[in-house]
Amino acid sequence: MQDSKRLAKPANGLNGEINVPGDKSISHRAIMFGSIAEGETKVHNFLMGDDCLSTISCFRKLGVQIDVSDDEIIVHGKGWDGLEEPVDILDTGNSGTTTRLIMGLLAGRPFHSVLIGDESIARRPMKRVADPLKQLGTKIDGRAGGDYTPLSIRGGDLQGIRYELPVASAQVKSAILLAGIQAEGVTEVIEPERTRDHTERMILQFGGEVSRDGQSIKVTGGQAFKGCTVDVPGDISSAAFFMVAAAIVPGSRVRLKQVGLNETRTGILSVMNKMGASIEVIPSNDDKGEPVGDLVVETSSLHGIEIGGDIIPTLIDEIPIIALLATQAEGTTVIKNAEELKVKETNRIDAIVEELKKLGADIEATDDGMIIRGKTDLHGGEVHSWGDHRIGMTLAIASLITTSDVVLQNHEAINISYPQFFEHIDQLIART
Ligand SMILES: O=C(O)C1=C[C@@H](OP(=O)(O)O)[C@@H](O)[C@H](O)C1
Ligand SMILES: C=C(OP(=O)(O)O)C(=O)O
Repeated sequence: MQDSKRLAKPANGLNGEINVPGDKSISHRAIMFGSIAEGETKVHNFLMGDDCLSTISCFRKLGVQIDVSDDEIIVHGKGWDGLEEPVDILDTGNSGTTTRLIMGLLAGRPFHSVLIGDESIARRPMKRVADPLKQLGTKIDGRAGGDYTPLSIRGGDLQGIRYELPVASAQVKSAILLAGIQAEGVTEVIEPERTRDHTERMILQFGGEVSRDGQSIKVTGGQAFKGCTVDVPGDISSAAFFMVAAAIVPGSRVRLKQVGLNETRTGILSVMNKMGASIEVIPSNDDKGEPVGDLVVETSSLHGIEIGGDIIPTLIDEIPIIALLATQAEGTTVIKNAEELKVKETNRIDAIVEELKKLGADIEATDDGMIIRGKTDLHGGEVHSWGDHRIGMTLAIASLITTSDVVLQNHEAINISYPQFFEHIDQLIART
C-alpha cells in the first residue's frame, strides 16, 4: 500500500543544525571493498537507507559476514577468493549503484550469479556496463539481449581493456575499474567529463593502486586489498534538500554538519552561489579519504542562470531540487545536457516537470533538461513521488513554501536514501 502524507509548514523558517545521513555512494563502496579485502573493515556513519541495505544483503549472499550495529558496520572480508557462488538470486532492490558496481565485481569471479531488482531497476539500461565487461572477458546475458535485469553473470579470466565511456557515468567507470583490478594487465577508462571519484579514492584507502592523467584512469590487475576503517561523510546529495529549503523558506538559517565536499560532487554549491544564495562553507581539517565541512545556508534572494556542460555530472542527482530552487529565482533558469535524468529511478525530467506544474510552477521539459521561469508563488495540491526518493523529497521541500497544504503520495520512497528526512524537517521547524 502506498501512503499519503499531509505536510506541515514552518511559521518562522527553518533554524538549527542537523547531521545529514552518510553518503550513499561511499556507503555502497565501503561494503564492496570491505568484502573483497582481507581482514576487518569498520564503517562509521554508514547510510542505513534501503539502497545500501540491498548492498549488504547481496554481499551476505556472496558469503561475507557483515555485522550491523547502531554505531558501526563490521565487514569480515576474506579476500577475493572468499566470495562464494550464491545459491540465491542477488536482489539489488531499487539501487542502480549496487546493480552496476556488483556486475563489475562479479565479472572476474569464477562462478555464476543472477541479479534482479525492483520494477524501476528493470527499466534502467545495463548494456552500458555489460558491453565493456564482455570485452574484458565476462559472460553476461539478460532480458532484451542482456540490456535489462534479470541478468546472469558468469565471471571468467579477464584481460585489461582501454575503454572510452560513451556517457559520463561513475557507475559504469566504477564497474570497469572493479573488473580491471581483477584482470590481466592494465585497464584504462577515459571519461568524457569528470564524474564522482569515490571508487578511485577507495582503491587507495584499501591499499591498492590507481592513477589518473586528465580524463584517463588506469588500474593494473591482480590487486589485493586490506581492510580498514571508513568514516563516511554526510551526503551532499541529501544535504542539498536542506540547502535549498533554507534558501527559499523565509527566516531560515540552517547548519549542515560534516558534509562530504569532494569536488566531483559539489556542483550544487557552485550553482547556488551563482544564483545568489548565501552559503558559508566551513571546511574540516580531519580529511579521512574524502574532504568534509559544515555548510551554513540562509534565506536568500535568487536569480535564474544557465546550467549545463561538464558541471552536470557533479550535480546530476540534485537537479530535481535545483528545479524547485529555480521556481523561487527571478528570471529564467535553463538546465541542459542532463539527458541522463531520463534513466534514473524514474524519468526525472518528466517527473519533476509534471509534479511541480501541479503546484503552479512555470516549468517545461526539453530534450535534455528543463526551463523554469520564476519567481512563482506555489500553491498546494496532491502530488506523487513516482516511487523516486529524490522526487519525493523535492516535493516535500516545496510544501514548506506553498500557500496551502500539499499531500504527498508514496512518500516511503524517501527511505531509499534518507530515512530520517521528515524527522529532520520537524527538528528544524521546532527550533524556530
Ligand atoms: O556511482 C555512484 O555512486 C552514482 C553515480 C551516478 O549515477 P551514474 O553513474 O549513472 O551517472 C548517480 O546518479 C548515482 O546516484 C550514484
Ligand atoms: C540515481 C540514484 O541512485 P542509483 O543510480 O544508485 O539508483 C540516486 O540516488 O539519485
